[in-house]
Amino acid sequence: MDGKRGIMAKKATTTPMMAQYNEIKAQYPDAFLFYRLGDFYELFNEDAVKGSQILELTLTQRNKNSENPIPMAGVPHHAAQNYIDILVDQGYKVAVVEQMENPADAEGMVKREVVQLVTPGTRMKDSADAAKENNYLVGLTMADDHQCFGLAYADLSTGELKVTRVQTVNAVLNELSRLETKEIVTTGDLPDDLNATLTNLGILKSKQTEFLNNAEVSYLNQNLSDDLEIKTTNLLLSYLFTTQKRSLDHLQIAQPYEVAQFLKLDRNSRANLEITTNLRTQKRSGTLLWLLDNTKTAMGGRMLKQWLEQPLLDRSTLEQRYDKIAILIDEYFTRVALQEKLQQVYDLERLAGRIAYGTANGRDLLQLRNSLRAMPEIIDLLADLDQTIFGDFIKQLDPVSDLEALITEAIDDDAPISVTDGGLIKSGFNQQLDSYRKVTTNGKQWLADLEATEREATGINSLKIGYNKVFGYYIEVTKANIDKLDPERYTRKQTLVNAERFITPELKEHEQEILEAQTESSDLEYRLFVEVRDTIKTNIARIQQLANAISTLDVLLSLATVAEDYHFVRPELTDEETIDIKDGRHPVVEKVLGHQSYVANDVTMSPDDLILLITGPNMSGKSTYMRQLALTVVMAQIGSFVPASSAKLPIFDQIFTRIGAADDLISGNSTFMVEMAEANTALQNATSHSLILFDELGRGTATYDGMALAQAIIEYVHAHTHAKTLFSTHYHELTELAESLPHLRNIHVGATEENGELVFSHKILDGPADQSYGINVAKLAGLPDSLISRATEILHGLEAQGASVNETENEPEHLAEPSAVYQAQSVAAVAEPVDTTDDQLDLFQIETSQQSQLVAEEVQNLNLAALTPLEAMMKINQWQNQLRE
Ligand SMILES: Nc1ncnc2c1ncn2[C@@H]1O[C@H](COP(=O)(O)OP(=O)(O)OP(=O)(O)O)[C@@H](O)[C@H]1O
Repeated sequence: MDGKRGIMAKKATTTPMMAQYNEIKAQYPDAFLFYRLGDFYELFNEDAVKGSQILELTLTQRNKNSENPIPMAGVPHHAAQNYIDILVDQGYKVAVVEQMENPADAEGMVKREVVQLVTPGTRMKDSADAAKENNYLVGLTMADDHQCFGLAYADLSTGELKVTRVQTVNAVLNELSRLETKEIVTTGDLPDDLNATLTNLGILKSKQTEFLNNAEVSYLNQNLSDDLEIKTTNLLLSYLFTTQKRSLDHLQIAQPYEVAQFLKLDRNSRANLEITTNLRTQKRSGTLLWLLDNTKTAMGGRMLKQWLEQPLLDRSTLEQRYDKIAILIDEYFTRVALQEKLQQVYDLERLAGRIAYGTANGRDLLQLRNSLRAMPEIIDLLADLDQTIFGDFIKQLDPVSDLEALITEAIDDDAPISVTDGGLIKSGFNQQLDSYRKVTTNGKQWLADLEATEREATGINSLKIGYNKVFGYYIEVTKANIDKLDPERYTRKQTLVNAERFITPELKEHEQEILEAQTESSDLEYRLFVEVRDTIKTNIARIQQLANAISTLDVLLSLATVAEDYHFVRPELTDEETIDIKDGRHPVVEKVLGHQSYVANDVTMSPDDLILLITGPNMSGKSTYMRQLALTVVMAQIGSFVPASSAKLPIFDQIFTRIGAADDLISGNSTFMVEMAEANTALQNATSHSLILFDELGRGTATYDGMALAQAIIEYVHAHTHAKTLFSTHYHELTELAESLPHLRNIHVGATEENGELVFSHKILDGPADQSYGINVAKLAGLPDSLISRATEILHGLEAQGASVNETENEPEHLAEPSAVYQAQSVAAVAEPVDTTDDQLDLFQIETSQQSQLVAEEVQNLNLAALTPLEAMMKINQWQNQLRE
């Protein structure tokens, strides 16, 4: 939206209300203004036009008959949150404008103000599916020399605040992707290419130029020493303070971190390995997080996700986590009891947020109290466990029992949602409140007595005493009985269809007393409630610390449960460059297939092994094997046990993957670009402590190009990168590399042909695969028999031709000699021109036409082994079209 394009009503016809609206709107040109008008929030002008489309509201007009009617659309105030959510979900901002005084008391225009700006990065969703997710707002600045970036992030609902320096645009994008960023705050000076990428990623950019330098900012920045980090945190906080317009006392002191403290997984690898998001569905289901998440609290769920997004490099922290998990696995009953207790614990982090924000109600405080009530028992249960392992942990667990006692004493167990209508504070907590309540209770009794006396005196059994906001208390008598009343005593106040309502002086006198006591009582209750809430607010850091300890416990219990359920083992971390995994499994595929059906496989790499070259038919399990290693590493480095019968692993610094996720037949070129870019990232950044997974690298281009690149990349890794690398391929020719590259070993996935049918063993075996079975897999996929026979025929023809070319023309071996210069060379570029008169190709009745020649060349160059059945079909289809032309 562009505020400048605002449809402004002509000055001459601008009412005072619209003038007020326009003035506020001018301050928030990029937000939808929800302007409170009685029981509605109204949208005007272009907000109304656009909002009515997005929110499916009826578009009406204000001042319909005037020269300049104003477009208008409204939503009822009680349903506003839903509408705000829809807009913010779509990346818009919403400024909520409230009436700041009671219209009845206002002189002239009711005063209105923006009370909150809701934006994608600052919204706090209460829905259940959002409970286990953080919502981060990111601040991004550039260093003066433009050489690096400052990146700070905060979750407004939990108060988490962290900051770091990042060196490259790519590293910035990785962090933004890790944080699932929806909105960033900048001063508007980001480089153009980054700006463009952010726009492409749909990340909202909010500009903040004013830097606040108040006591709160200094307090939150107290742990920072780096100027860029201070500036970035300051920018982020300035935006938060200006937009949220309320206490943010729950924000935690900014914690600096370094990206290099964690296992680096770039955004593609994170996505390819389906750690927290399923590639196909974009949901949690089918991910590693989904498998490992047996947490009982929402905050535990969020912490597990954070652990998975930032696996560690620090061995002693990992060993401490393994130690705890080992004990929790052994102590089954204590584990189950602890998990049961955790079910009673609410989201302490978000409760702390609401308390600081001033939006916590009586029920929130009761949730806090119930959570705190679980603590003594949790501590007792932990005290039963081995104290050499859990002793320190218990020391951090302050049960905050003083607040539990305060809430128990003050807050009524049946406290309502509203904080202004009474019923919040327990009797006995405050003497004054008790005396007001007595008057109210006595008053009510007096009214009941009066009703009885009146009935008796008048003889009207249906006479009743009622109350409404306009007339206060009244006596209601049906029309049929009116004659029985003494007109001197009763003053008529209201006439209904069947009844009349009266007051008496006596009734009015008591009414005042009762109503006053009631108002005083609920006012006092509100004040007492706020006092209790404020006392809790001064203890927010303690609640947050407790939340952190409980979340950690929850995650460890979850990992222990999953380790037991799925037969995981404690990994042994080693300083050697050795991988020795026995009976390793892909935990998610295993869960889906069942423990019995999954074929476990070893991964063995000595310090001498750099590259495992994996061959085997399509569908045999090459990708699964590679992913299983990566997931095992990630699990080990979050402190989890791993899916194997034993596992010895080094600590990896980075994982790079190029796994067939971006296979996209429609956009071959861009797929290949993605593939090469990912390969490049790995080659440029991997160290000898990294893990690289290349799945069928090179298959996105012409066979010879692809094979040449694959070979050159393998040679490069072997000579320069020294990272442990798993490379799967359908280029069988590459298996010959084992002869010239001493640190490369061939392995393959077993498969056999029985009665013409392909049987997968899914077992990893030494040495190269003997054949590719591509056509057998195509048969499995159900392609027509005639097509399969034809493909077999073509294959035999090509094989014969390949053999004759090699014999007669003395072509070089399939494989180029390992090159000293590790640059990809196109074998295709130096290949001999195709002899189009060759008998092998008369299947296409080659004429002189150019099309036929092109097709023939392609058939000749085609490596069937590198094609999926679908690709083969598409190729044939393409050739048919070319020949028909
Ligand atoms: N170890 C295993 N035990 C049991 N089933 C397995 C195993 N590994 C893989 N599978 C099954 O085989 C299917 C194919 O595996 P995967 O995608 O890893 O094959 P691939 O060799 O990489 O195939 P392609 O070359 O076509 O990409 C998996 O979806 C899984 O169902």
